[in-house]
Amino acid sequence: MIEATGLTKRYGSTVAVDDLSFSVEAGRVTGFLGPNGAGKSTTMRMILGLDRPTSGKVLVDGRAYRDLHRPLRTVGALLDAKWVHPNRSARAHLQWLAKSNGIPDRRVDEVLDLVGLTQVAKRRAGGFSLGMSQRLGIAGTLLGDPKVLLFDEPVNGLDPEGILWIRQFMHRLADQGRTVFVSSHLLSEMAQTAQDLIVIGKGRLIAQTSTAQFIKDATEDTVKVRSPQLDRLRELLVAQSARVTDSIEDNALVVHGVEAARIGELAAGNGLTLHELSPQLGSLEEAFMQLTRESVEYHAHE
Ligand SMILES: Nc1ncnc2c1ncn2[C@@H]1O[C@H](COP(=O)(O)OP(=O)(O)OP(=O)(O)O)[C@@H](O)[C@H]1O
Repeated sequence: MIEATGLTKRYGSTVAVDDLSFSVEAGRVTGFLGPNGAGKSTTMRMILGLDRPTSGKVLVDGRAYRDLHRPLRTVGALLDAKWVHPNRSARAHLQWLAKSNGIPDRRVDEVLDLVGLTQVAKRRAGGFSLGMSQRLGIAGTLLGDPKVLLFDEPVNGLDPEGILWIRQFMHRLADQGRTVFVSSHLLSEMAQTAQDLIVIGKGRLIAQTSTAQFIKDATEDTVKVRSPQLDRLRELLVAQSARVTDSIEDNALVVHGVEAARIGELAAGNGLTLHELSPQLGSLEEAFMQLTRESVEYHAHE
């Protein structure tokens, strides 16, 4: 578990993180979202003791990072996958990390196996593809078998297969009861990966909730209807006080504020044919844009 209380970081007159309180639960994948400059990296650095809070605190499993005796055994973090000595082999890189935390050598082979790098363990890490580098980085985070894991933009630049592998791996780590905290810009990916979200803007907390609830709260559910008798259907819906807008598709309408079942009954009751009746769920993108609109540092000129 990670717990931040009143966490604040100022750089001169810039308030990067502003009185932030949240908790990241064990056994779940929690996404960390916010527009550019929102303070995500600064928060992650404070969790890892790389930056000191101006005020407030953040605890990992009840203790500040700097009070952890062998930090890799409590928290594993991947901030930059290319952070390896290019001429070292994957195994040598992990052996060096393990040694610095008093972790036995045999664990190196275990984690190489966990991330599927056993075959290439002797190859120079500098020659690895981005996907392999991410796997090596993740192997490093697992060396101390930590209960808490932090990943900063782990799927950036990966191909679909690499993204899928990381998503499934994170779910597996959470299923083992670990705390998994992931920042990402890829919202559609986060919607599939994170069960919970912590969303910040301008250093402040915007939302801490489940992903499903976040989308539900910020977006409106609508229903798409296609029918060869669209005008008649539109009249009936408007008579029921529904708000109806045109769909970008031909012969289709978007209905706001009426459930799909009610629309189906209305059509059947009036002898109208429907070719489609599909509830449209809001997306994490829409919800994110809606809730962070006020806290984007720089808007593009429209
Ligand atoms: N070392 C520093 N010195 C001065 N200002 C800083 C420093 N680090 C971060 N900031 C500022 O603090 C704010 C938060 O930055 P941070 O990098 O934490 O945001 P972020 O959410 O990680 O952004 P991004 O998504 O772009 O990586 C920004 O306004 C940034 O310019």
